[in-house]
Amino acid sequence: MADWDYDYLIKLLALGDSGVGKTTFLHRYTDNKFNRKFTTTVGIDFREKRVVPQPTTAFFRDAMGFLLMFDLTNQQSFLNVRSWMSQLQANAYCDSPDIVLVGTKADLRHMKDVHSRQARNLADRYGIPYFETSAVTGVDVDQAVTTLLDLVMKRMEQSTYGGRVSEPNGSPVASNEVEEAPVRRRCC
Ligand SMILES: Nc1nc2c(ncn2[C@@H]2O[C@H](COP(=O)(O)OP(=O)(O)OP(=O)(O)O)[C@@H](O)[C@H]2O)c(=O)[nH]1
Repeated sequence: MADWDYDYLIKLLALGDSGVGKTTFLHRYTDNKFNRKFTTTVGIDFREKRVVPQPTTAFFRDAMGFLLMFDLTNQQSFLNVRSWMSQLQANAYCDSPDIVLVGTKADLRHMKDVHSRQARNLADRYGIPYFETSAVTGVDVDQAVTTLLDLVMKRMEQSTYGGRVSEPNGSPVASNEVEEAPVRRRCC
């Protein structure tokens, strides 16, 4: 990525319960692949990292957009979205950060445990977009990320960032992985 020519480097943070499919989702987005083996290995790696106490507000501070994720086959992971949202709001770069709510594993229809309406209602209450995605089929993975990138870029273009992000105001929290999405824009 170092020799890429880009105008913006946008850092996104995927957060949500363990096992909702964050790594797999990001892998699908970046490489357009569903890679079960790679995902399992990384998942273990990240779980190991989490038991080591370390300040993690940097993840929130540096992220410019958030993919707030839950597993459509796991009601508890959906209920926990509220708590992830509180942590995010307490630690993000500003009071109303750019967020997209993402339901994962939409391919597992027979195991669906969260009603689409439930999730849409929650997203409406937060005033954020909602997507039901699958890393297996790829459905709406790109759309979810693109929507978030558009929100972040609009904010940047309105100079809300003023060239830098503000400092966080909360305490350290557990986080997941940060993904960097380079955005190429040619000058006119
Ligand atoms: N059927 C199906 N399985 C998925 C999908 N996304 C992820 N999985 C599976 O769900 C499991 C967990 O996925 P991960 O990407 O490791 O989840 P994670 O949120 O990164 O987990 P942690 O690293 O523990 O935080 C893996 O077995 C994946 O293969 C999906 O869209 N459909």
